[in-house]
Amino acid sequence: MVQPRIRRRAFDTVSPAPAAAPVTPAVKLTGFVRQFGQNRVIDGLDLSIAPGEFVALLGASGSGKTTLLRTLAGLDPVGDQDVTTPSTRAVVFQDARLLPWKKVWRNVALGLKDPGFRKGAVRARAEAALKEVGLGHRLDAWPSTLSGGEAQRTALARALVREPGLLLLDEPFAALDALTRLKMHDLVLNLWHEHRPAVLLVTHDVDEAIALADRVLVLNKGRIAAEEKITLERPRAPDARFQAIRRRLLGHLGVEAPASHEGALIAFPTGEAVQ
Ligand SMILES: Nc1ncnc2c1ncn2[C@@H]1O[C@H](COP(=O)(O)OP(=O)(O)OP(=O)(O)O)[C@@H](O)[C@H]1O
Repeated sequence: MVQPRIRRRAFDTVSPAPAAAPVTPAVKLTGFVRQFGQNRVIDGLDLSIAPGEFVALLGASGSGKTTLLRTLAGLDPVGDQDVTTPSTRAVVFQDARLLPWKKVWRNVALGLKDPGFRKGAVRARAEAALKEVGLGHRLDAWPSTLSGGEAQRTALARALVREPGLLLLDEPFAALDALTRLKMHDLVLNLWHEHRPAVLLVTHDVDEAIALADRVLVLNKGRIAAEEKITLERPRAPDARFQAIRRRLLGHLGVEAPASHEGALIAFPTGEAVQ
């Protein structure tokens, strides 16, 4: 019997290491355009966000941050352009947007997609989400009795109860006082660790972006003009490495660092010093 001849190509003799499986992005836009009349706000933007990645978006006022966020939330038409996002998305805006005539738990229940749940099950899920944001004791409160921070916590619970693959945060802490904002940062990071959605946080606050995100993007003229990967371990102290990233991002935004930061002599742990 004639044995079949096995022909080997030269490169078959050395097996290549198996390539790591490519991660399918949670969010993908390629050459995305959004135009209002003659105003081309988003102009050929490329964006990819990995599942579970926390991305912050900075940009001057009017640079198109909210327009981009609304696109990813599915709130704006995209025509025949390809916009890849997870099927379940949730948005938290600067104002909590609670319905004043519904109790807190019912506001949270609005986030649930499936209206077919029995009332008891809906309340139980709303309660679990409210407990996660530290409001397990305010289920039956009216929104008008909540503080600003509590209202935003409720809005976060309403978003989380959906178990979103993508959480979109449009300056959610901007209206809060500094101390409440810091507490909200901790809360958001804890919730992100627990649920691991991809996050896109729109903010004007460079420090907030560096404190929270895996990657900070700068939007300018309708495109991603710069990006910084933040590999600092969390929780992030405003140390020399933080300040260096801050200076670079402010530079990308065309802003000079304020004197209080710029003037300080910052020592690296190695003893190296930067002005
Ligand atoms: N529905 C709309 N119709 C017409 N123009 C719009 C509409 N929405 C946004 N724009 C315009 O698009 C541009 C970008 O607006 P957008 O709100 O996305 O900016 P932004 O970066 O979020 O600004 P800010 O930081 O001030 O919130 C602005 O010039 C705005 O006037």
